[in-house]
Amino acid sequence: MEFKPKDFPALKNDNLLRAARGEAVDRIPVWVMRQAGRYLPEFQEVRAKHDFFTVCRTPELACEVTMQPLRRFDLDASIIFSDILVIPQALGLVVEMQKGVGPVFPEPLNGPEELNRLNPEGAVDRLKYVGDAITMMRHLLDGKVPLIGFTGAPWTLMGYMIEGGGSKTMSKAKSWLADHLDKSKFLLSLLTNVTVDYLEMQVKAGAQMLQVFESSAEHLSKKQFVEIAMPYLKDIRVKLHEKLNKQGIEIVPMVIFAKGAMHSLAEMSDLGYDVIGLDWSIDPEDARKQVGPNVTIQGNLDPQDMYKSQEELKELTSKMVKKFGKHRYIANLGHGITPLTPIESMTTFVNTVHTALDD
Ligand SMILES: Cc1c2[nH]c(c1CCC(=O)O)Cc1[nH]c(c(CCC(=O)O)c1C)Cc1[nH]c(c(CCC(=O)O)c1C)Cc1[nH]c(c(C)c1CCC(=O)O)C2
Repeated sequence: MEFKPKDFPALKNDNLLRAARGEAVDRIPVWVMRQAGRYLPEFQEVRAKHDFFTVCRTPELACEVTMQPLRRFDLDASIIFSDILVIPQALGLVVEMQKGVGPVFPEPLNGPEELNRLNPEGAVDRLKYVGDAITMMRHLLDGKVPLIGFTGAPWTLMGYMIEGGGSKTMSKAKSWLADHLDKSKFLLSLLTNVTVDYLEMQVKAGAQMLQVFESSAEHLSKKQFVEIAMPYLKDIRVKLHEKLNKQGIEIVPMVIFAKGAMHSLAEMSDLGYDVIGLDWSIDPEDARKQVGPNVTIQGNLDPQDMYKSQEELKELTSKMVKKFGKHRYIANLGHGITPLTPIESMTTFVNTVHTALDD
C-alpha cells in the first residue's frame, strides 16, 4: 500500500503538542528517549532478522518497531525509528552498527583535507526513506498520539564523523576545534544546511514535533558550547522556520536536548526552541529557574533509576513530577532507556507520571 502525506487521521491525544506550546493539558504527556529499543524482546526479534540500518531504511520495519512500545505502554508520543547517523551516511560516509560496539565508521574523516569526501548534493533525497516511514507511521498511528521526528545536531554529528564512532574524550574532534577552527565551522555549517533540509522534509512527510539531539555537548566547555555549538542550533531553528513560513507550512514545536550542557540552560532558552530537554544531572526546580516561564521543559529521570525496585521508582518519578508541575512540562528520562531495563519499569514510570498529581 502506498501512503501519501495527506489526509492524516485526526489527532486524539494532543497533550504533547499542547505542553510544547505552553497550553493546558489533560494529563502530563510522557514519552521515553529510545522507547523503541533493545529492552523489548519484540525489538530484539526484529533485529535478529534484520541489520540495524535495514530496519531504518525499510518503512514497514521502521514503523513496526516504532509501534512496539505503544502497544505495551500508555505513552503520549511516538518517535520515528531511525538514527542520528543517517546524515553522515547520506553525505557519503559508511556507518556500520556493530554488535556490542555501537556505530563504527570504517573510514572516518581523518583530517580537514578529507572534507571533499562529503557530498551534500542530493543528501536529503537519499534520506527519503525516513520521510516515507514518517508518512506511513502517521497513517498507522490513526491519530493515537503525535509522531516526533529527530536529527543529530551539527557538533554531535561532526564528533562521530571524525572519531569514527563513539568516543570517551572526543579528542580528535576537539583537536579540529583547536587547530582547524575555520574548517570545523565549514563542516558544522554544511551539517546545519543538510539538517535544515532534512527537518523540512520530515515536517512535510508528517512529523508533528522535532527533537534535535546534541548528545555530545558534554565534551565541550561552556565557552565552546555557547560559542561554537549553539550558533548552529539557533541557525537550524531560524532557517527551518523561514523555509516553512515561505511555503505556508505550519511550524511544529522543536525540542533541543543538549546532554551535558545544563550549564547553559539560560542561553539555550534564547534559541527560540519550544522545549528544552534536560539530562538527569539537574534538579527540576533549578532548571525551571534558569529557563524561565516561557519554555517547556522535558525530562529528566536518571535512566539508572529504572533498575530500582518498583516502589522506589514510583517514589522517585512521583517526586520528580511534583517538582516539575503540570504546566509546560513533558515527562521523559534524562537520557535514552538502557538495554537491560525491566519492562515493568516502563509501565511504572509511564503510569506514575499520569497519576502523580492526582492526590
Ligand atoms: C548518539 C545517538 C545515536 N543515535 C541517537 C543518538 C542521540 C540520542 C542519545 O544520545 O542516545 C538517536 C536515536 N537512536 C535510535 C533512536 C530511535 C528512536 C527512539 O526510540 O528513541 C534515536 C532517537 C535508535 C537506536 N540506535 C541504536 C540502537 C541500538 C542498536 C541496536 O539495535 O543494535 C537503537 C535502538 C544504536 C546507536 N546509535 C547511536 C549510538 C551511540 C548507538 C549505540 C549505543 C547503543 O547501543 O545504545 C548514535
